[in-house]
Amino acid sequence: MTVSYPVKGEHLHKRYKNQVVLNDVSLTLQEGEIYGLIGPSGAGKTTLVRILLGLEKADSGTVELFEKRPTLNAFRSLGYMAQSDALYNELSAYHNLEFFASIQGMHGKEKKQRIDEVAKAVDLDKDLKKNVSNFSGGMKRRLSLAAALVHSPRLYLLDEPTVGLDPMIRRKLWTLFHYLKGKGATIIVTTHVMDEVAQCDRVGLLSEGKIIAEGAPKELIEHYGVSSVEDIFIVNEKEAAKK
Ligand SMILES: Nc1ncnc2c1ncn2[C@@H]1O[C@H](COP(=O)(O)OP(=O)(O)OP(=O)(O)O)[C@@H](O)[C@H]1O
Repeated sequence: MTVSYPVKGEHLHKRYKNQVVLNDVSLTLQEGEIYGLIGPSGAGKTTLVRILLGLEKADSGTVELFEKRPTLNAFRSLGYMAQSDALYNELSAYHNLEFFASIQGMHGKEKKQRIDEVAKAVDLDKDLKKNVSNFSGGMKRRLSLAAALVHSPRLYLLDEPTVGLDPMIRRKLWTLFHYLKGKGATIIVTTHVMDEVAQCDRVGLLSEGKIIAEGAPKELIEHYGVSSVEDIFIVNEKEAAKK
């Protein structure tokens, strides 16, 4: 069955005490696209991702995953990589991956094979026996990504997956994202890194809880007559100041 909309959020509002964090955000992801959610620190990206996942409740608005209200089953078809690594430091990298594979219902030979595959994909196959407490920050990020990949989900929500990674590894991970997309997966990725923006099929620019622009990076650059997507934030600020 073809699912046309893996993620649909409509008219999402969220406030924490007096602070409006999301102000009428709507966003629909097409199957098999890489969607970049970009915006300055505090713009509401993580909050939006957590609401789309059902980890946080919006004050109003609706979320659909695979055209249904989010359920535990829908959650199982997601690969979520949070901004802070949710790993067990006292366990080896292998046992961490084993834990995440087991809670996704994998076992036996299939589980072992898949752990080897994802470890290779993030370049950690030689480090599987090491305790995570001995990992660098970048290694932990890569292990978190491997944990999000292990059950071959159809939808990935990756919150700043490449923070703290060196350019070579970053490039490698983007090759992996494109590979997953080629297999039909849909990916939403938050990022601050502008050269990653160009790798997305579409981007949404989030500023002060609103999506101020959305589209293919090249089209946006043309439409706004700017030299980079980043400049659209500046154009937007100037226009807001005029009002
Ligand atoms: N649980 C919470 N309680 C109160 N305020 C919160 C909570 N979670 C987020 N916020 C506030 O909401 C705003 C948006 O936070 P969010 O983490 O969504 O931003 P972000 O765009 O992901 O930022 P960054 O790029 O720095 O990760 C921030 O001002 C933050 O302090």
